Amino acid sequence: MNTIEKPMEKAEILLEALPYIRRFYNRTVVIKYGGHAMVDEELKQSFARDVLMMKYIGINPVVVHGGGPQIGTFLKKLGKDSRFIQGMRVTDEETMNIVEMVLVGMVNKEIVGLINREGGKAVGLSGKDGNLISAVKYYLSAEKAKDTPPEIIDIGLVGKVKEINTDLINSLVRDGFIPVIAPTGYGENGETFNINADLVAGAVASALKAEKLILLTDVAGVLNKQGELINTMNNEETLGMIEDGTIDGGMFPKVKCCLKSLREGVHKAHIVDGRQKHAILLEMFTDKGIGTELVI
Ligand SMILES: Nc1ncnc2c1ncn2[C@@H]1O[C@H](COP(=O)(O)OP(=O)(O)O)[C@@H](O)[C@H]1O
Ligand SMILES: CC(=O)N[C@@H](CCC(=O)OP(=O)(O)O)C(=O)O
Repeated sequence: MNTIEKPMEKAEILLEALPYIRRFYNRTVVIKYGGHAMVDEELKQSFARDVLMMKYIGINPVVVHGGGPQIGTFLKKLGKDSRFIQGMRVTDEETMNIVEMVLVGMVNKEIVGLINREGGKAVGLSGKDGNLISAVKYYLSAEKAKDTPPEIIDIGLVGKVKEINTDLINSLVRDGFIPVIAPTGYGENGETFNINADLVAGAVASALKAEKLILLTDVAGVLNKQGELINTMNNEETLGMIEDGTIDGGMFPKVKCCLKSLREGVHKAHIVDGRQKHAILLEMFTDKGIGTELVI
């Protein structure tokens, strides 16, 4: 090891971050923390530190979390299978109770605890708290034969976001808190809806006119046909990859909600490997980044 170079390298790394720190100062960054990146203790701690680091340098992080695998494990213990259609969990009333218990009672409180143990002031919220997320029932549609109307599929108590109460988030942020949001919503007839966490993160980012939306997932980012990581992609390129089937499965709702939030005023969206320690810092504060950046 060269003893002169090492401290210089450290200084250069810090300096590389400076333009980004300046650009993002006092801006909002919405981070979706997915269920797959939550299984490893070290990863959880590195996530909490990244969020806190952002807060301390003057960025306003807002966390939206998933918990699909955790819900699946709990359902299994109770002898219930998970069933997904087009990436959405089929949610009957009994499943909804378990979804709420796992997301709001367990996963949310765990993330709040992790951030607070690192010295932050995280506040956990479900979509019902302070009327944060109003939702309406989400019906899926499936194309049938040509020239016939698409089939409408009822998947139970699954919702899509109608409105986000940004006043509540903004007042928490103003007072130095880090909002940690569980993806459930309330309906106008008192129902509780299960909402895909990517969709909630996209809606929160749009409503807050966030600087960035960062989706942490369990792959390196968006991959091309050859399986190579794409660093940056624009609207047309993304739509082309959906059209030719390169993007499908769980990546499809992710890129769709990224494009929607970009159209609605979010500056940049990122899909990043949540299995990589300090993924958020590496994506935000280095020139190269580590995942896929989407722009329009
Ligand atoms: N072009 C693509 N690039 C990367 N992943 C893709 C692509 N097309 C489909 N996928 C799938 O999308 C998955 C990510 O979505 P998902 O499993 O729902 O993530 P999460 O649980 O983190 O929300 C990947 O594991 C991969 O199987
Ligand atoms: C409707 C629907 O599918 N809701 C999701 C909510 C959690 C989620 O989205 O978690 P991940 O981001 O970890 O997958 C579910 O029940 O699994």
